[in-house]
Amino acid sequence: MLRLEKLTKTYKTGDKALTEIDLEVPSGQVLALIGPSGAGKSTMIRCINRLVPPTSGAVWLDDVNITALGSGGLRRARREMGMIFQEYALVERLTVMENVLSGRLGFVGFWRSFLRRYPQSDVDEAFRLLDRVGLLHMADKRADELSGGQRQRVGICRALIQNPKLLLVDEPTASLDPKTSRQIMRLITELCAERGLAAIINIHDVALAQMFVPRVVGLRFGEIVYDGGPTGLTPDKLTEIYGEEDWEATIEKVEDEDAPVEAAE
Ligand SMILES: Nc1ncnc2c1ncn2[C@@H]1O[C@H](COP(=O)(O)OP(=O)(O)OP(=O)(O)O)[C@@H](O)[C@H]1O
Repeated sequence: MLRLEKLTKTYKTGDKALTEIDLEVPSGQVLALIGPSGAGKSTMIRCINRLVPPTSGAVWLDDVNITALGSGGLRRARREMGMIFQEYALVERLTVMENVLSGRLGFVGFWRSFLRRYPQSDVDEAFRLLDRVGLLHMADKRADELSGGQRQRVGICRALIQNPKLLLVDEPTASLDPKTSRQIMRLITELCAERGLAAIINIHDVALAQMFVPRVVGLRFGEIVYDGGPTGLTPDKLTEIYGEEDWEATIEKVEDEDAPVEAAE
């Protein structure tokens, strides 16, 4: 469904963020992208929907070469790719409902979007999504009244109301506490399973990735150095991805901390 072919990005500064990345993601598959700071994870996610223009190579979404599209084609292609951000990117002074509906802006005409008048079917779907993520009772609250976890749920609804084929998720839990992080990862992976949605989740926390996704891709210096299941991430592999660190201890520590909280949920 998604195919990256020799995807390369060199920034104007000369920083080589991605080097000839080849990757295929079948429809419905959720994968986590891990790697140390500066490995190229955010760049890869942003090159897929061309928020960052790739230097060379191609991104195919089904039979559409995203890298070759003009502005109209790109606008249409971006509807197929929902994005979820670390900092939620909500409009603070708008309500939860308005923020969710803003995910439909790429679909409604100019005047409707200018006046923020959405078709009833969009409003109904927004209510359904808010109900699904447990925020129905907050539909009329302003975004700036929400907790971090609630904001991210709104960000998830805003991406899903596009009805995308693919979710691009950039550090969804980086601003959240451990328990909320697990809830958000669970929600994202459950929603993907319910909707047959593929997702690429850039995530710092290896233990969290291992808990929730069937495939992990490890990046280092802009190249893929691991592509496999979560159990294949041995301390040796993690050291290869991240450099020298005692990964065994890190992972055990996280799992121990998790056990009682998980049971209490
Ligand atoms: N706008 C930019 N201009 C120049 N260089 C950039 C830019 N954005 C990223 N880079 C460089 O590209 C490389 C990859 O950065 P990127 O942010 O994709 O990595 P990352 O794996 O997402 O890191 P982190 O986990 O810290 O967010 C780094 O060397 C970074 O300094």
